[in-house]
Amino acid sequence: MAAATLARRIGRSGVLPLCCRLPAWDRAARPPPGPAQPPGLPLAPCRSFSNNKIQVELDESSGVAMMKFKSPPVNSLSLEFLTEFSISLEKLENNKACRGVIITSALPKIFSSGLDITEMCGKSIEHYTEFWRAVQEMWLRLYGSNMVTVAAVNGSSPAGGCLVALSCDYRIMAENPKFSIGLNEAQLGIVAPFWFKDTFVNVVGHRIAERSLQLGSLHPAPEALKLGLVDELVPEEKLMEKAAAVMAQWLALPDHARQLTKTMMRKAVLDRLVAHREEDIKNFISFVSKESIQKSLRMYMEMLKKRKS
Ligand SMILES: CCC/C=C/C(=O)SCCNC(=O)CCNC(=O)[C@H](O)C(C)(C)COP(=O)([O-])OP(=O)([O-])OC[C@H]1O[C@@H](n2cnc3c(N)ncnc32)[C@H](O)[C@@H]1OP(=O)([O-])[O-]
Repeated sequence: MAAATLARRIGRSGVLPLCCRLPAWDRAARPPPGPAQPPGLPLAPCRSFSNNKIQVELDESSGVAMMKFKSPPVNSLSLEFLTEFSISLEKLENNKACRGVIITSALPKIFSSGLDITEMCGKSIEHYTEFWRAVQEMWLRLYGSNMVTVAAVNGSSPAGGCLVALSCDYRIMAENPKFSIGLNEAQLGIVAPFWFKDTFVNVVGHRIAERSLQLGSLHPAPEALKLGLVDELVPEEKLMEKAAAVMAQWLALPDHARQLTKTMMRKAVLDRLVAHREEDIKNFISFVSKESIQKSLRMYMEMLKKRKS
């Protein structure tokens, strides 16, 4: 489905960003997922839906959805990807059977390469507006989700990819030092917007965020753990098992208490973007339209291509 059509669908759905919606306090608090199903019983009901970029499987017996990014080569967050991502989150959020989602990548070595740089190069103002609104929408839905969100980071995760992980409730990363994570925007000559920064500060604290953002650092997995950017490292082959165990632990609590606590912790940051959404889009457009910024982005893309050859 074309990105513009998908974006219109979000618009038509009339669904307010989560932070403006009433929280799903009435979602039935169900008992924690039990042990694995004994052999011989019918398989747990499992619903799946997928689009061009993302595959989702919801196990209705445990209430846990598995969301896998599958947009080769690097799961870059294009307008189409972001729109599909928001729609997938909305579908899960509206499904009473879903209480938690594990987000991971179906591609080897890459969680997500962040915002698709080609969406920010040489495009019209209308395009920049639509793209940035989609970035905002994705973050508002994910950061403001009532579901338990666990990122199983199974590869590198720069910039917007790091934002996706930071927006979850818990981050588990594969313990491969070749995988790195961080908000490296400064290395591209661009600046992470205030709500990327706020999300980062809420996870690692002001000092670490300030240093890391100014230097545009990409932290190898062991360093990311030391900084608190991720919550734990596990061998790659144990990543999904660990994510499921963490999810079960979080789902053992009644939904309403956990959701109210999450809202209490995140509301101020979410409200800030909601209150300044249009201004933030204008800032993005005026920033990205600068010739110096366009030049930096083009040079960065060339560097990526040269490095490859
Ligand atoms: C205000 C704005 C805030 C901004 C936030 C952001 O997120 S800014 C984003 C900040 N993000 C970054 O700084 C991440 C930059 N990327 C990387 O560091 C590496 O690509 C990697 C580590 C993700 C994967 O390494 P690897 O050796 O496995 O793969 P590879 O390097 O060979 O790439 C394969 C192909 O993908 C292409 N492509 C890659 N990323 C992007 C992208 N974001 N977009 C578009 N295209 C991208 C790459 O050009 C190449 O294309 P080609 O030549 O085949 O036509």
